[in-house]
Amino acid sequence: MSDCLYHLLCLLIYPRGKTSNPYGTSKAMVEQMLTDLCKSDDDWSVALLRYFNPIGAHPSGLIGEDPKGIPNNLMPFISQVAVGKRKELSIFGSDYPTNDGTCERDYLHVMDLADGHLAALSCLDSTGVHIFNLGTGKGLSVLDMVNSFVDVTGVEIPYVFADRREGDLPAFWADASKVESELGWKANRTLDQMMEDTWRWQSNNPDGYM
Ligand SMILES: O=c1ccn([C@@H]2O[C@H](COP(=O)(O)OP(=O)(O)O[C@H]3O[C@H](CO)[C@@H](O)[C@H](O)[C@H]3O)[C@@H](O)[C@H]2O)c(=O)[nH]1
Repeated sequence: MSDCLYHLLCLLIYPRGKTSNPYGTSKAMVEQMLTDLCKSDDDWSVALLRYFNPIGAHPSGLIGEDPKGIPNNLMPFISQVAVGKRKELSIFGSDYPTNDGTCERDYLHVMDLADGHLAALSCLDSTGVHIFNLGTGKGLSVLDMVNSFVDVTGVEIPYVFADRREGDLPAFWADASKVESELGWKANRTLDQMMEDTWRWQSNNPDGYM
């Protein structure tokens, strides 16, 4: 399916404010509340930053992701398999209508995300609601992520294909054109950097913040 057709279908199926799960609904509710706040009081300035899939860690290896219990998200699961805390990765679904059958997401480096917040401060000089997508604008599949991690770190990631996870969409990525043209922000860090920094953090801190 072409990017353009997929984008159009998503807009039709998921117009703004329509959500498919309670987590998404909670995000939409907060956006609505802040939008209403700005309508009710002209003095407010609000930036709504829509994160896509932040991964990676601080390049020092001192600050990183340390989920409690079994990780729900892909990247911490991969890195915990790599460090020997989990036996294998289960890839949720292999028959999606994507290039390799696994879901595609827009992964960006957490340090780019942090820079996005700094860039957004400038828009708060003008009142009202300012909405920006923070992503790279490019979708990568679950297998792309596994293969990239293995290439960069040299550590094998055993995986099995499992059933689809309820609520997952086949593919989505950011339209990041507005944030670039209005704030001059662009996600610059490479996928290799995301993998290197994730692995530096995880291998230096196998048990997280102990
Ligand atoms: O053990 C796993 C975990 C995830 N996935 C797949 O990997 C992709 C990415 O999943 P995940 O890392 O959980 O991210 P999303 O579900 O796309 O997004 C959630 O996680 C993001 C990163 O924290 C948040 O930004 C989003 O708001 C939140 O919805 C999806 O296709 C999952 O099915 C697997 O195959 N196996």
